[in-house]
Amino acid sequence: MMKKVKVVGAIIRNEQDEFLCALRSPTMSLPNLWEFPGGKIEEGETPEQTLVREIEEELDCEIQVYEKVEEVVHEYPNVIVNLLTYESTIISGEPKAKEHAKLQWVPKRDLRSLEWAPADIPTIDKLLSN
Ligand SMILES: Nc1nc2c([nH]c(=O)n2[C@H]2C[C@H](O)[C@@H](COP(=O)(O)OP(=O)(O)OP(=O)(O)O)O2)c(=O)[nH]1
Repeated sequence: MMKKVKVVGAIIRNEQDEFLCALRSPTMSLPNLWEFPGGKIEEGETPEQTLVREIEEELDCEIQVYEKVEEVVHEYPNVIVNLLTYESTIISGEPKAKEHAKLQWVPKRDLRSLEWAPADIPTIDKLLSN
Protein backbone atom coordinates (compact mmCIF):
# COMPACT_ATOMS: atom_id res chain seq x y z
CA MET A 1 0.00 0.00 0.00
CA MET A 2 1.24 3.50 -0.75
CA LYS A 3 2.53 5.58 2.15
CA LYS A 4 0.09 8.26 3.34
CA VAL A 5 1.24 11.37 5.21
CA LYS A 6 -0.69 14.17 6.85
CA VAL A 7 1.05 17.50 6.34
CA VAL A 8 0.31 21.08 7.37
CA GLY A 9 1.43 24.21 5.55
CA ALA A 10 1.44 27.78 6.89
CA ILE A 11 0.06 30.56 4.72
CA ILE A 12 1.99 33.38 6.33
CA ARG A 13 0.68 36.80 5.32
CA ASN A 14 2.35 40.11 6.14
CA GLU A 15 0.95 43.62 6.54
CA GLN A 16 1.52 44.36 2.83
CA ASP A 17 -0.73 41.39 2.03
CA GLU A 18 2.19 39.36 0.68
CA PHE A 19 2.58 35.62 1.21
CA LEU A 20 5.71 33.91 2.46
CA CYS A 21 6.69 31.27 -0.11
CA ALA A 22 9.46 28.73 0.46
CA LEU A 23 11.55 27.01 -2.19
CA ARG A 24 12.33 23.35 -1.51
CA SER A 25 16.03 22.64 -1.84
CA PRO A 26 17.58 20.40 -4.52
CA THR A 27 18.18 17.68 -1.91
CA MET A 28 14.60 17.55 -0.54
CA SER A 29 11.84 15.41 -2.05
CA LEU A 30 9.90 17.48 -4.64
CA PRO A 31 13.13 19.44 -5.27
CA ASN A 32 13.10 23.05 -6.48
CA LEU A 33 9.36 23.45 -6.08
CA TRP A 34 7.68 26.16 -4.01
CA GLU A 35 5.59 25.29 -0.97
CA PHE A 36 4.06 26.66 2.19
CA PRO A 37 6.51 25.98 5.01
CA GLY A 38 5.39 23.29 7.44
CA GLY A 39 5.66 19.54 7.68
CA LYS A 40 4.25 16.24 8.85
CA ILE A 41 1.89 16.04 11.80
CA GLU A 42 3.39 13.90 14.55
CA GLU A 43 1.42 11.64 16.82
CA GLY A 44 -0.48 13.51 19.52
CA GLU A 45 -0.15 16.91 17.83
CA THR A 46 -2.92 19.16 16.60
CA PRO A 47 -2.31 20.69 13.16
CA GLU A 48 -1.83 24.07 14.84
CA GLN A 49 0.85 22.66 17.18
CA THR A 50 2.66 21.06 14.26
CA LEU A 51 2.72 24.36 12.41
CA VAL A 52 4.11 26.32 15.34
CA ARG A 53 6.81 23.65 15.86
CA GLU A 54 7.76 23.33 12.19
CA ILE A 55 7.94 27.09 11.61
CA GLU A 56 10.17 27.46 14.64
CA GLU A 57 12.43 24.68 13.26
CA GLU A 58 12.44 25.76 9.61
CA LEU A 59 12.18 29.55 9.79
CA ASP A 60 13.28 30.35 13.34
CA CYS A 61 10.25 32.47 14.16
CA GLU A 62 6.98 32.23 16.03
CA ILE A 63 3.57 32.26 14.36
CA GLN A 64 -0.04 32.59 15.40
CA VAL A 65 -2.25 30.14 13.51
CA TYR A 66 -5.74 31.13 12.36
CA GLU A 67 -8.36 29.36 10.26
CA LYS A 68 -7.93 26.48 7.86
CA VAL A 69 -7.91 27.51 4.20
CA GLU A 70 -7.90 24.23 2.31
CA GLU A 71 -7.60 20.48 2.73
CA VAL A 72 -6.35 18.41 -0.20
CA VAL A 73 -5.45 14.81 -0.86
CA HIS A 74 -2.81 14.58 -3.57
CA GLU A 75 -1.40 11.35 -4.93
CA TYR A 76 2.28 11.65 -5.89
CA PRO A 77 4.01 8.70 -7.59
CA ASN A 78 5.47 7.47 -4.28
CA VAL A 79 3.31 8.98 -1.52
CA ILE A 80 -0.20 10.24 -0.85
CA VAL A 81 -0.09 13.65 0.82
CA ASN A 82 -3.05 14.97 2.80
CA LEU A 83 -2.20 18.68 2.96
CA LEU A 84 -3.98 21.11 5.28
CA THR A 85 -3.17 24.79 4.95
CA TYR A 86 -3.80 27.46 7.58
CA GLU A 87 -3.75 31.24 7.62
CA SER A 88 -1.09 32.56 9.98
CA THR A 89 1.00 35.57 10.88
CA ILE A 90 4.43 36.03 12.43
CA ILE A 91 4.28 37.17 16.04
CA SER A 92 8.00 37.20 16.77
CA GLY A 93 11.26 36.94 14.86
CA GLU A 94 12.26 37.34 11.23
CA PRO A 95 11.88 34.30 8.97
CA LYS A 96 15.19 32.72 7.91
CA ALA A 97 15.63 29.87 5.44
CA LYS A 98 17.24 27.25 7.70
CA GLU A 99 16.21 24.30 5.51
CA HIS A 100 14.79 25.82 2.33
CA ALA A 101 16.80 27.03 -0.68
CA LYS A 102 15.11 30.42 -0.27
CA LEU A 103 12.17 32.37 1.10
CA GLN A 104 10.26 35.04 -0.77
CA TRP A 105 7.39 37.41 0.08
CA VAL A 106 5.09 37.29 -2.93
CA PRO A 107 2.04 39.49 -3.66
CA LYS A 108 -1.15 37.59 -4.40
CA ARG A 109 -1.17 38.51 -8.10
CA ASP A 110 2.23 36.83 -8.57
CA LEU A 111 1.51 33.57 -6.73
CA ARG A 112 0.75 31.70 -9.94
CA SER A 113 4.09 32.54 -11.51
CA LEU A 114 5.92 30.26 -9.05
CA GLU A 115 6.29 26.58 -9.76
CA TRP A 116 4.41 24.99 -6.85
CA ALA A 117 4.39 21.48 -5.41
CA PRO A 118 1.30 19.99 -7.11
CA ALA A 119 -0.57 19.44 -3.82
CA ASP A 120 -0.50 23.22 -3.22
CA ILE A 121 -2.45 24.23 -6.31
CA PRO A 122 -5.95 24.00 -4.74
CA THR A 123 -4.77 26.30 -1.92
CA ILE A 124 -3.38 28.79 -4.44
CA ASP A 125 -6.71 28.68 -6.33
CA LYS A 126 -8.60 29.32 -3.11
CA LEU A 127 -6.38 32.26 -2.13
CA LEU A 128 -6.82 33.78 -5.59
CA SER A 129 -10.59 33.36 -5.51
CA ASN A 130 -10.94 35.29 -2.24
N1 LIG B 1 5.70 21.38 4.16
C1 LIG B 1 5.05 21.20 3.04
N2 LIG B 1 5.09 19.99 2.44
C2 LIG B 1 4.43 19.86 1.28
C3 LIG B 1 3.71 20.93 0.69
N3 LIG B 1 3.16 20.49 -0.47
C4 LIG B 1 3.51 19.19 -0.62
O1 LIG B 1 3.21 18.45 -1.54
N4 LIG B 1 4.30 18.80 0.47
C5 LIG B 1 4.83 17.44 0.66
C6 LIG B 1 6.33 17.33 0.59
C7 LIG B 1 6.63 16.14 1.48
O2 LIG B 1 6.37 14.93 0.76
C8 LIG B 1 5.59 16.28 2.56
C9 LIG B 1 6.05 17.12 3.71
O3 LIG B 1 7.00 16.51 4.42
P1 LIG B 1 8.17 17.31 5.11
O4 LIG B 1 7.99 18.78 5.02
O5 LIG B 1 8.39 16.66 6.39
O6 LIG B 1 9.23 17.09 4.01
P2 LIG B 1 10.47 16.18 3.93
O7 LIG B 1 11.11 16.64 2.65
O8 LIG B 1 11.24 16.19 5.19
O9 LIG B 1 9.79 14.78 3.78
P3 LIG B 1 10.20 13.57 2.90
O10 LIG B 1 9.18 13.58 1.78
O11 LIG B 1 11.59 13.81 2.42
O12 LIG B 1 10.02 12.42 3.82
O13 LIG B 1 4.49 16.96 1.95
C10 LIG B 1 3.68 22.18 1.35
O14 LIG B 1 3.08 23.19 0.89
N5 LIG B 1 4.37 22.27 2.52
